[in-house]
Amino acid sequence: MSATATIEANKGGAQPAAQPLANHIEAKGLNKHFGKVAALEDINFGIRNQEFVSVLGPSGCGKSTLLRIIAGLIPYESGTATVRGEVIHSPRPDIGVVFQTNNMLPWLTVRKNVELGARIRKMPAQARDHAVDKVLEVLSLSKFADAHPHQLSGGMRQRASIGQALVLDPPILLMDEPFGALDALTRDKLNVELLRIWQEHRKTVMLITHSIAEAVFLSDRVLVMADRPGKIIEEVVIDLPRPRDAAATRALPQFGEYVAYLGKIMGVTK
Ligand SMILES: Nc1ncnc2c1ncn2[C@@H]1O[C@H](COP(=O)(O)OP(=O)(O)OP(=O)(O)O)[C@@H](O)[C@H]1O
Repeated sequence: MSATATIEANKGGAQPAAQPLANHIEAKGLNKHFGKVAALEDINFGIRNQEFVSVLGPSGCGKSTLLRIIAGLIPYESGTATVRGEVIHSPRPDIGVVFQTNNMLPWLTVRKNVELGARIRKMPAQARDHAVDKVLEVLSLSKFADAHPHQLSGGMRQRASIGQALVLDPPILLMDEPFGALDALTRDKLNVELLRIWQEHRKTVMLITHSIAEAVFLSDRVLVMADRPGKIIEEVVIDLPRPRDAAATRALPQFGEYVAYLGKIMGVTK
C-alpha cells in the first residue's frame, strides 16, 4: 500500500487492528464552556497505554483546555474524562504535566526545582535523591544540578521542566507546547531527546503542538482540532517505523506525505 493509501486508510478515527493495551486516557462527549464561548464540544477520544498522541489545531480551538481537564486542573460541564478508568476530579500523581513556560522557581537550583514534586509527595529522602539523580542524568543535566534557572539556556530550562514532571516517574505525561518558545534547532534536539526518553521509558504521552512536523515525527497518532466550537475533526495514525531517527525519518517520502496531508486538513497547505 502506498503512503497516501495508508493515510487514507488510517484517517477518520480508524484504529489499528490489534489493540492489546487499554486506554489510559479517555474522553466521552466532553463539553466545556467559558461563559458563552464553547471551548470544547462533544470531545471523544482515547489514548492507549504507552501511546504517543499529539493534538494539533488553530490557536483558540481548545487544546490547552482539553489538556488541563485531563490534568485535573479545571472542571468540565458534561460528558466524562477518565484516566486509567477513573473519572478525573483533580491533579493526580500518576500524571506529569509540562507547560510552555517553565515552572522553575528562580531562587532554587535545578536539583531543588526538579525534586519539588517528590518533596510535595513526601518521598523518602534517599529515594528522592536517587530519583532526581536519575532524571538529571536522563536529561543530561547532571552537571547543572547546582545552577540556578537564569544560568541555563532556554532549552536546558525546558529540559529541567520536563525533569520536574518526570521525577515521580508518572506513567502519563501531558505536554502543552513544551518547545513552542525555543528556536528551531533546540526544538529539533529536544524532540529527539523526548523520543529517546519515551522509547526507553514508554510513557503514555499527550502532546499539544503547533508544529505539524513535530507531531508527525513524534506520534503514533495525531488528533486534529477545529475551533468555534472546539472539536476533534480528524484522527490520523502515523504509520512510520520506530525507533525513529530524526534525519532518516524526515527523509522518508511518507513523512512528507503525512505533513502535507495534515497541512491540508488544517488549511495551512493546499
Ligand atoms: N480561563 C478562561 N476564561 C475564559 N475563556 C477562556 C479561558 N481559557 C480559555 N478560554 C477560551 O477558550 C477557548 C480555547 O482556549 P485554549 O487556550 O484551550 O485554546 P488553545 O487551542 O490551547 O489555544 P493556543 O493554541 O493559542 O494556546 C478560547 O476561545 C479561549 O479564549
